[in-house]
Amino acid sequence: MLLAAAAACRSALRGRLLHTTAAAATSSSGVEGLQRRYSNLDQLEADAKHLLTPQAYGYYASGSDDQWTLRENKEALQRYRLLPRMLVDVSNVDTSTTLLGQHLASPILFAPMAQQRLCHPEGELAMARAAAASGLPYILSTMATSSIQEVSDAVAAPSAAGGAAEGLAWDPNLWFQIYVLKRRDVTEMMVNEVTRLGYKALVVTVDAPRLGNREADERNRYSLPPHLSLKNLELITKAAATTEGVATDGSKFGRHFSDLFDQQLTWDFIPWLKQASPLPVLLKGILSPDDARRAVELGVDGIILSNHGGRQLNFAPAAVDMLPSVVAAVGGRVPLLVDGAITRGTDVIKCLALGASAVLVGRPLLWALTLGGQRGVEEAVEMLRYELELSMALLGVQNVEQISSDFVIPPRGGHLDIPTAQR
Ligand SMILES: Cc1cc2nc3c(=O)[nH]c(=O)nc-3n(C[C@H](O)[C@H](O)[C@H](O)COP(=O)(O)O)c2cc1C
Ligand SMILES: CCCCC(=O)C(=O)O
Repeated sequence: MLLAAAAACRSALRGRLLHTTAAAATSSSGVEGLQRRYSNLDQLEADAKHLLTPQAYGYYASGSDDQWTLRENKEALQRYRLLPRMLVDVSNVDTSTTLLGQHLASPILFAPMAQQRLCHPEGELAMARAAAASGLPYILSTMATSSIQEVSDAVAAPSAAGGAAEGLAWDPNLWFQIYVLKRRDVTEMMVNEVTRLGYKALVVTVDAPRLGNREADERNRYSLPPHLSLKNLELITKAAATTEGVATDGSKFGRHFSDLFDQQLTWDFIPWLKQASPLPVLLKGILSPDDARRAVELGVDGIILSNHGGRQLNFAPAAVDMLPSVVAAVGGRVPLLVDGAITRGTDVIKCLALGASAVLVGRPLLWALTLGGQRGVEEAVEMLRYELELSMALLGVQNVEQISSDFVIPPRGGHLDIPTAQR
């Protein structure tokens, strides 16, 4: 009885707030801003959770197994200290940077995340517009609920409905994340499509030959609601990879995707991809210095250190802890990006000080999209950018290039003891 009442109440609340969310996505005024309701990105999750179905929240929030790595991502960042320098003129602090020849308003990218329409009717379209309005790259997932073409159209020009909030520049910069499918021809079609449509980089995710064990999804029998579909699989080939049968009986979610992915994928994919497209290629999900070295030797243009938000191999280390040894292995030959639990301006600074060129932010953007649609995401990004700017001023640096290892103190006992063969 009580449970039924609580569920009814939750569903009424969801209905009401989703209405507000839809309004936030299309109107630039009259909606109470995220920035007025929240002080930082860590506060968004609790309220977003109430607006989402338990299935959707579980899918977004969870890590694999007992979620040690998920927790470690946050804790690792907190172990580093920042050492400020004083009496520096910080009247003008510039958070902008250049990555692969592209201008970024700050060293932040939108992490690729599947199924963004689960939390907002405009899903990837709203998220990509928010990135364009913020001058940051948006990385579209292969497993998106909007197609490559739809996202490209959404950012083509700021419209009255979908444009940037006042004062924001419009600078679309789309990247595409590749899950290499068993059907290599389908992957090739996606690569051709994004190249044709002017996407600016390819991100190959290499840490997911199969999906990790997300226990919440099993418990919740998570499946994509029937009104949504994985548009890139659907559009590009009706005959090949079908999204039918995703998790109807029990969850089977992980197993279904594992069946689609090419589990035989090895390093020879990189030269294949390099000749298939002129776009820069980054590998996402690298953690070991050896793998990083090998990737560079094969000609990749960048590396994203990541444990996939603690959703793949549990007990994988936090990416930030692997930065120093990967920096040593790569020796500045390609830019290194990093992700995992980044919610604060000081988190961004720590990663940059340890040798990253930029960071990716994941879940906080989903919470912002849930709470406030496109504008909500723009505001969340601005909260993070402003924190970064303020923390740079307090650190005593005027621009991103000045952030170096001189400003970071590693945890007592130093960095992880990496196996000798890898160093
Ligand atoms: C709901 C969800 C879906 C994701 N989908 C993808 C994906 O399709 N491709 C990918 O490479 N990474 C995916 N990731 C991993 C993110 O890109 C990122 O590595 C991770 O979330 C770490 O960032 P965070 O701690 O800020 O969430 C996903 C993460 C989440 C939470
Ligand atoms: C839905 C396909 C997998 C997306 C993903 O990478 C994740 O859930 O972590």
